[in-house]
Amino acid sequence: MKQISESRVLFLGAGAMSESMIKGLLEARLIPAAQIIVCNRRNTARLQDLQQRYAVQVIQDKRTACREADMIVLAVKPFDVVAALQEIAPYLSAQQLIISVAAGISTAAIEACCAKSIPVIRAMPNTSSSVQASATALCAGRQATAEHLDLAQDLFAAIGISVLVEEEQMNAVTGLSGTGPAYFYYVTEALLAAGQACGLSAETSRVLLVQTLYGAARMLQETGKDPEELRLQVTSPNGTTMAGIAVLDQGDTRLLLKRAVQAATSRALEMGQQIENAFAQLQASGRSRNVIQ
Ligand SMILES: NC(=O)C1=CN([C@@H]2O[C@H](COP(=O)(O)OP(=O)(O)OC[C@H]3O[C@@H](n4cnc5c(N)ncnc54)[C@H](O)[C@@H]3O)[C@@H](O)[C@H]2O)C=CC1
Ligand SMILES: O=C(O)[C@@H]1CCC=N1
Repeated sequence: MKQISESRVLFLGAGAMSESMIKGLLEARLIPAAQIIVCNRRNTARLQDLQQRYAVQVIQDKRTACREADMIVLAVKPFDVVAALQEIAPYLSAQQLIISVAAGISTAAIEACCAKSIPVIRAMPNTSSSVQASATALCAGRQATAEHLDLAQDLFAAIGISVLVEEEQMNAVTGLSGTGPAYFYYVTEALLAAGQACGLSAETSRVLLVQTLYGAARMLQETGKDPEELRLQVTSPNGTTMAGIAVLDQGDTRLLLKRAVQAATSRALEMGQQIENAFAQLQASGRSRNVIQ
């Protein structure tokens, strides 16, 4: 396969995740805009908007788009994966690489939908790709080689950090770091309201909170210390932090967060199973020739 900087990358699906990745890749200058192709289901206004803002190529004809691509980033909603893959399957070849970011969908399911032997990498980035700060986990399908994994890692390294995991762990990654930005935004929304309830303006609360979040992340990253140790450094005996954390403990916030990640992980598993069942029914009705193993 070509080096990543020479590859032509097709984004199938022009939604939030594709835009986050495209913006991050262009800002990282990993791939020139002319080598990025974007395809959508039917929203041409959205494609024009992406073309104007990022100077990427937009090609609505799937046959042409696929033939042009070395790598295909599958970024449609999980429930659109089967239809999207069946549409492009005739134009795919084993020389291409599919990188799927779809939550819950196994590499085996993608391979089966493609109806041919094709390398597949399953990835779970997050929307912080947009500012080159994604936390991405990757695993390889049966046809993907070490070279394919290296290519995918090169791609995701440009827009954040990436780690390799076993495929069995991908749903948990989805519940933790794929969904993760939303947990921090949720907490930030609540703290913003809290700052205002305590008499600060919305603007002052936002400036202070964003920097506090950024600073805490940098402390975790740069000191390598346990979060507990860093929390204890903030906590003076009988001081303000103790008073605040006591309220969080009374509400069993840790248990709620654990349940949130478990619910998101279970939902990823459930979506994957629903899609595999739907595909199996299609196959049984003779509308598909493949079997999910
Ligand atoms: N939004 C997020 O934070 C993350 C999303 N993901 C995954 O990324 C995928 C996309 O998610 P979003 O971008 O949030 O969804 P979205 O709904 O914003 O975008 C999906 C796009 O796919 C297009 N589409 C649907 N069927 C198509 C087809 N047959 N051919 C071409 N395009 C088609 C839709 O028109 C839409 O523009 C999902 O599978 C999701 O699980 C993964 C990590 C994080
Ligand atoms: O909410 C979702 O299903 C997607 C997958 C990970 C983050 N957002």
